[in-house]
Amino acid sequence: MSVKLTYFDIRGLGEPIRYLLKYSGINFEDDRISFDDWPKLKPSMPFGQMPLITEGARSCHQSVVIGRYIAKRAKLTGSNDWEDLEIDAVVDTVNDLRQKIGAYYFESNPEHKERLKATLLNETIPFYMQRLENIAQENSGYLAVRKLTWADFFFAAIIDLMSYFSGMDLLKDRPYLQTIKNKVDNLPAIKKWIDVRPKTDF
Ligand SMILES: N[C@@H](CCC(=O)N[C@@H](CS)C(=O)NCC(=O)O)C(=O)O
Repeated sequence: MSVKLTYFDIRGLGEPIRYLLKYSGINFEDDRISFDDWPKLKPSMPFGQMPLITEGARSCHQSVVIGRYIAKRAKLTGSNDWEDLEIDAVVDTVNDLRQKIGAYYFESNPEHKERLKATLLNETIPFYMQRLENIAQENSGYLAVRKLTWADFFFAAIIDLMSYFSGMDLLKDRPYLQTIKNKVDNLPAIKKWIDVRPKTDF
């Protein structure tokens, strides 16, 4: 069955799904929409946003659930419901931080943005990143259940966007998280993808 991932021509929320599709060996069309074409397409999206996955005649939105769906096929989920809960909790936590960083990056009021920046850099980022680093250490170099799961893929694919939006290298002095990023990015299918994927800022 044909598979298509529709998203902007950026890594962003599409990249964790692209990583998982590549790792799974699922052939897919990497359908990239330009920002100029987006206003025309937006009304046709289920909730006016992307990414969207299309399989044959069916489509579905929401990046995290799409990632989980592909991860199940790639056997990158847990061995039981509790393990899945732990994996999902890490993914949602990384995504919470991504949203907080995004709220800062997209803030248009300069004074409010300065205030958000101070909280983000001095409190929010250290709070989340140190806890994630501890989790990676406790899980022997993985983000959950002491083995490679889609939480590691999600993290490795989205951390660049979080660093770019925050203006900080979020992996600096976080060796366990850096190791996860390296481990995922050096898997043969992912390494190959990184070599050929369109070069974008985030
Ligand atoms: N919760 C959704 C959020 C999707 C989302 O925020 N998409 C953004 C791009 S990253 C978008 O489509 N923005 C264009 C718009 O809202 O018009 C998901 O994870 O898929």
